[in-house]
Amino acid sequence: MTEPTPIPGYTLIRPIGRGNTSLVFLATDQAGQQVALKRPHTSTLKIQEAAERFGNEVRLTMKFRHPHIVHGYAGTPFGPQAFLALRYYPHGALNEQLAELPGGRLRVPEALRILADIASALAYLHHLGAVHQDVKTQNVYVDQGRAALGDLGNTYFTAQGGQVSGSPYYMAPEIFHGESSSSASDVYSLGILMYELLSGARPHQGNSYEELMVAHMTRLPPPLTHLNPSVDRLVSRLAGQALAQRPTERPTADTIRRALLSALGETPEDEVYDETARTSATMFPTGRHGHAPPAPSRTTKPEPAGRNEAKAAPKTGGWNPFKRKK
Ligand SMILES: Nc1ncnc2c1ncn2[C@@H]1O[C@H](COP(=O)(O)OP(=O)(O)OP(=O)(O)O)[C@@H](O)[C@H]1O
Repeated sequence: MTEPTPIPGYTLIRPIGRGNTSLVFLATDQAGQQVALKRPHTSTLKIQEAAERFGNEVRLTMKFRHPHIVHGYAGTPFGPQAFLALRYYPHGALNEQLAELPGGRLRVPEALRILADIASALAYLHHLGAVHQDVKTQNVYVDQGRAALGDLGNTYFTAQGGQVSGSPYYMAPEIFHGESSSSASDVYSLGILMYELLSGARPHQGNSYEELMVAHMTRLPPPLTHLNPSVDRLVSRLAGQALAQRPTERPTADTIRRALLSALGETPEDEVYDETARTSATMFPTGRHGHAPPAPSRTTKPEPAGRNEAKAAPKTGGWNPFKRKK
């Protein structure tokens, strides 16, 4: 692993992860606080679209403020000193934690809590008019039982347009069709996550992009209560509805959040949102306007549970998250 150029104010301790876009180090900041320091690969900086995705992640992570979105301390979106300093999660991403559990399965209350936190993060993004586009265990971080959604590289504001993207195990049928993503396609991915965490397995399996596409478009998984009888009936029903073929038939993330909290024996309250991110979103548009996104490109062999699953991002050169519409 080549040593990257130092970032003033941070001391690297050791590498802790590697994704398709970046290398992540455990580091300390000037106050001695541990952070996860994300640095784009040299190759990321050389490919315009990949560099823009990293820049998008930095800008949006610094903009959004929510207890269940991975907290960004500081960042530089572009250039050789590009970085993003994030809250450090000592146990890594949820897929890494699940891999170490006997049977790969959480206890139901733990799963409900994580799902409620992620539903809360999505309700916040959707309230601001943004879509995440990449909800999956690889992008969920958990510490002391509480979860946060990370990796905002593919997130965009729907009013401004953005590039369609997703991971084939979690992607909504309409994304396979080449349609735009929406809050409803995030809810579909949340539905997959509900099945995965509450039943111990993702509902759709496949050895290729095509097999997964057929599964998402034609198969309806059995109710969650059949796979795990201890799952609350309303949660099971909403998980099924989240996987509806038609986006309009899916519940909202907030409806799911409320049901998950009720299943935990809590009284769900209305969430109050910090609107600053919406305001600054107007100042920093994140994509082209009004274009239907092109169909996602294919990946031939998705990794079964790897953390670097191929994404269905199209190879187009035109998307610049920071350019205003002409
Ligand atoms: N905040 C964090 N705390 C602890 N570990 C982290 C954190 N962020 C990332 N990591 C580790 O680094 C790995 C790579 O991070 P990530 O998947 O976000 O990279 P990426 O290159 O942006 O992803 P992608 O492959 O989607 O482009 C993760 O799988 C995880 O092990």
